[in-house]
Amino acid sequence: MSEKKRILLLGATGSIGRQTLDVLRRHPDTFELAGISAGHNEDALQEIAQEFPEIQAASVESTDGRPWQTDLITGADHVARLMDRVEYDLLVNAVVGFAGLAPTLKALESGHDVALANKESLVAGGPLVKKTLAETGRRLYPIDSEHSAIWQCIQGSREKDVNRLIITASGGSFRDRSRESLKDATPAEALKHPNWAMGKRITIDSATMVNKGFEVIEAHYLFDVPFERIETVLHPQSIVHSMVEFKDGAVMAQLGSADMRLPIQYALMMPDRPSLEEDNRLDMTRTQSLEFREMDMERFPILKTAYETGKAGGSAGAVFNGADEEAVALFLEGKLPFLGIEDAIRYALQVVPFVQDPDYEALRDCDRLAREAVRYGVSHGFQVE
Ligand SMILES: NC(=O)C1=CN([C@@H]2O[C@H](COP(=O)(O)OP(=O)(O)OC[C@H]3O[C@@H](n4cnc5c(N)ncnc54)[C@H](OP(=O)(O)O)[C@@H]3O)[C@@H](O)[C@H]2O)C=CC1
Ligand SMILES: CC(=O)[C@@H](O)[C@H](O)COP(=O)(O)O
Ligand SMILES: [Mn+2]
Repeated sequence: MSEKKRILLLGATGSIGRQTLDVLRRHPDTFELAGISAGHNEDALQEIAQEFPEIQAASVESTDGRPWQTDLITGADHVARLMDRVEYDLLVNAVVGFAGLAPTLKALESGHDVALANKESLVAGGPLVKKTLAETGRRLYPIDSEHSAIWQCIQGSREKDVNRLIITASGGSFRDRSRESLKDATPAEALKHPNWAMGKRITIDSATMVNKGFEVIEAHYLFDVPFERIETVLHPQSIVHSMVEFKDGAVMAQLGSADMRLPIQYALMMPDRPSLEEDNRLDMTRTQSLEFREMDMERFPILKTAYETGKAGGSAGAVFNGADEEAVALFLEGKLPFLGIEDAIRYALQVVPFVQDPDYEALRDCDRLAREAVRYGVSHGFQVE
């Protein structure tokens, strides 16, 4: 067995995937990149394969037939076959969307821990993932910055002493705009996140506040805290990545610059905290102010829907996510107005039948039905008869 920790990186060509590669480059004696996958970007995948010759296999949905020096797996179920082919110690799941749920479950079921960026695994499949964790005894290491912050804040403390989780929200691209002005918001405007450079889907989700709703649900499953004790607060600077309030009133916060390499490295290496780049450190003497504002549920009503969805459990999260995933894609194609994303989610939650204790196949059906509902709603209107 190799002495290095073998990493299987799914979504290697994306924003989190590339930053994960950067972390691996810094620790060549600790990690070996065992396998990589992408959705469609074969060019970028091949570049990575050339840089990391130790890779056992790579996978992408379709190929243009070029020669590969590494085993290349293609086709609809390429990720599952890659996971069967590669020998690895830790899965880093940086796939975007519902497509990330199956690999999370498959890794846990085959006895692997997962460093999880794919928040949709817990939003769409929270109850099933939790059950799988209990059955397999495996672990999830959060990569999402807020959950990494909470995880760092609770080190050395007891679960029973935690009173509240306080998740910070930047407010996204439109935090200073009225709801009225959002009627004509364009994809180009929505894609300008004030603090973070991320993939398109999560950037739009930050602008609608769906991302914060997702993070509330994610926190519930990661830290086993009831929704009533998970709060969100607007923090425009994205310096405090989240907080934990303990029963005695002490509040622990994790601060840092907006750089995902820190939470990625922490998920892969904790409790070790080796150096990251010096020039990217937070300089508190240059930090003008740290503001915190109450979350306005009228301005961001979808956050309330996310709490209701999380409390409903069952298949509700899969519908919420599937509808959002479809609606964001339609918005980016110019086929749905920005505020239509909220309408689409609410509509799908009303029309897709609820399943109390879904297995993976039931969740996949709900995801499909939610997408179909959104497409139907776009052409026929989002009114429920
Ligand atoms: N970016 C960030 O800073 C943060 C991201 N996250 C979460 O991390 C995850 C990844 O986000 P991000 O890196 O921004 O997303 P990107 O869109 O930048 O990257 C997504 C990756 O997933 C691959 N992919 C897309 N669809 C599929 C599919 N159906 N099957 C297999 N692979 C697929 C893409 O391949 P290809 O390149 O070929 O399209 C790409 O490698 C998301 O769940 C997001 O919410 C969480 C916190 C912060
Ligand atoms: C980097 C990260 O974790 C994102 O989820 C980020 O938190 C998005 O920021 P907001 O959703 O707060 O705008
Ligand atoms: Mn986040």
